[in-house]
Amino acid sequence: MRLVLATSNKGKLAEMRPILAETGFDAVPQSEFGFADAEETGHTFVENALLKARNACRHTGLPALADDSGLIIDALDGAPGLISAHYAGVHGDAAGNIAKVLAEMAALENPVRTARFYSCIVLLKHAEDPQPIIAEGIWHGEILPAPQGDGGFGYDPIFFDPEHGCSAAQLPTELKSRISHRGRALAQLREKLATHA
Ligand SMILES: O=c1nc[nH]c2c1ncn2[C@H]1C[C@H](O)[C@@H](COP(=O)(O)OP(=O)(O)OP(=O)(O)O)O1
Ligand SMILES: [Mg+2]
Repeated sequence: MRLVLATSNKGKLAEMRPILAETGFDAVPQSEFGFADAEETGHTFVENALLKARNACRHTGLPALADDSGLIIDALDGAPGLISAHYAGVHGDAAGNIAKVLAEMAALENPVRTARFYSCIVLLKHAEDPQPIIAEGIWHGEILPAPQGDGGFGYDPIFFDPEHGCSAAQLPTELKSRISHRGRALAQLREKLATHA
């Protein structure tokens, strides 16, 4: 099935396209259609994922899949959370976002370092689809005191994966997408599709 991958994030595209291809989807990045990104005005990840997918359906007439995700840090009461993409003010400023998180963690005395990435993925068959398929995934880890590695995107250099003993930015893309929040959400989506049909 041909669908629009409703994201402007190149890191997400690189992670999701191969997995979607395995699942039998010809996922075309929304940049190939040239419409504007949806405004992410939702109060929850699922609302924002729906807004992004619906925007893509409206502009293309095709089914669309969107991810809305973020980093949730326990010591910061869940920040950066929903505003992970522009925590430091500028959308997609990974270095600025990381610097802000590290400064806030450094201001705390002996903070717990636990955190998690969360991903909500929505698949809409068309803009008015009343029955979206919704999947989610969580990746538990810890916030490092300083960045490590230069792979991945976003907060990957400060997210430590206890299972592999390195940062998300030090994992090969293929491994990251197998264990990540987004990889898990995509696996759940695949299961739901298999039982839905
Ligand atoms: O695996 C990840 N590794 C590192 N950082 C991550 C990851 N997953 C989400 N994040 C952070 C950065 C991203 O910018 C934000 C999501 O914000 P979010 O609005 O869903 O994505 P976005 O604005 O970058 O692209 P788009 O909305 O076009 O899909 O959370
Ligand atoms: Mg966004």
